Amino acid sequence: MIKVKRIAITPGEPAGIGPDLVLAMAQEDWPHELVICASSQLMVERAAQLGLPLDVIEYDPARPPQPHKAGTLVITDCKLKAPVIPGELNEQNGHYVLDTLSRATQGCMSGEFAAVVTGPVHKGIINRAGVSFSGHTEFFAQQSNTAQVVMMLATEGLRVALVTTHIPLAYVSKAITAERLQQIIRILHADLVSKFGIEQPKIYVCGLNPHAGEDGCLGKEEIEVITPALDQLRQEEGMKLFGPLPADTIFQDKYLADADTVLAMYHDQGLPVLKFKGFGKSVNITLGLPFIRTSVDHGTALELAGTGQADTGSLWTALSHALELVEKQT
Ligand SMILES: NC(=O)c1ccc[n+]([C@@H]2O[C@H](COP(=O)([O-])OP(=O)(O)OC[C@H]3O[C@@H](n4cnc5c(N)ncnc54)[C@H](O)[C@@H]3O)[C@@H](O)[C@H]2O)c1
Ligand SMILES: N[C@H](C(=O)O)[C@H](O)COP(=O)(O)O
Repeated sequence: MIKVKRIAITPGEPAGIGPDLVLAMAQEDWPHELVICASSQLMVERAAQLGLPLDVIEYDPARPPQPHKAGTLVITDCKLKAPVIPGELNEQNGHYVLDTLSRATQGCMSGEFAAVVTGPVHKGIINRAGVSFSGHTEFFAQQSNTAQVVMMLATEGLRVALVTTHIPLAYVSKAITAERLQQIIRILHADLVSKFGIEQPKIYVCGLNPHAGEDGCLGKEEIEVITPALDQLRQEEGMKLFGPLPADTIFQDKYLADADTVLAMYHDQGLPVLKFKGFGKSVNITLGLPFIRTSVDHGTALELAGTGQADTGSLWTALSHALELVEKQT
């Protein structure tokens, strides 16, 4: 018999597909309690719009956790700031989205929740609401006082982790310091061992420049920063690191058959490949946090909100993956 835990779920942007996907997940049984950090009113309205049955249960932390029962939704209510029209962003609800994330973080930090699974947020509308916000990854790191975390996306047969996340391309080169690279690799290595059970992880590292700099003719970051940082980790910490290899040819079977993960230098170097392989069936995992956090691989898809046409594959993958990690921990 497994011990039933509580898993927080944040549906994300209220005008997007997040609420729809959470409601779809709620239509099946799950072995742990799903606690939705969201507006009850929003979830009831969206369920009616989608024609999905829904029995809302007000979250009571004093009640022992129960496995999730199909057709129900345990909700810890977060109040909307303005009415929601599916597909129409409203900056008045920017703070509502952050309230849901803060509620989940607080519960994860206190041990009330064993993990958090996040639906998609709209970064732009939160900024328009007056809060500087670049993504969940950075938000959870900051809220939990974690100096460095790692974004990793995974799909069947491929994991891709990133050295830099949501920053303009113009800042990437400067952000790739030996110190940052080594911190990222240490977190990645440690979590591949502890969370994924890989004894001696093999990490294949992309170069930054075309052809990994072509001996310095096409950029010097590989010679001056990346190679020395990798050499030091190989020599002093015995890590199995390969590269820096040219990013345009690293994603081939010859390397991927051996790699436990590919480490890309920036968001759009690694994620297009991962999403080409597994969009809709991938999970986004934040490594290095003091709690388990998984997420979908897609955004708010505003045009699909309230239509019932959004694909549930990635939220299902994210939730299943969080449950696996939670069960491994116990
Ligand atoms: N996890 C997250 O919070 C997350 C992830 C990625 C993007 N975003 C944010 O989402 C917003 C919109 O971003 P975007 O337009 O680049 O990406 P998007 O993923 O919302 O949409 C890209 C395309 O994929 C389709 N799509 C996305 N999810 C789908 C699903 N579940 N089922 C069927 N089709 C789906 C959309 O219809 C669209 O054609 C941005 O603010 C972005 O920052 C959030
Ligand atoms: N980089 C993610 C992706 O492309 O799927 C996405 O923007 C979400 O990131 P956060 O989990 O940090 O919000």
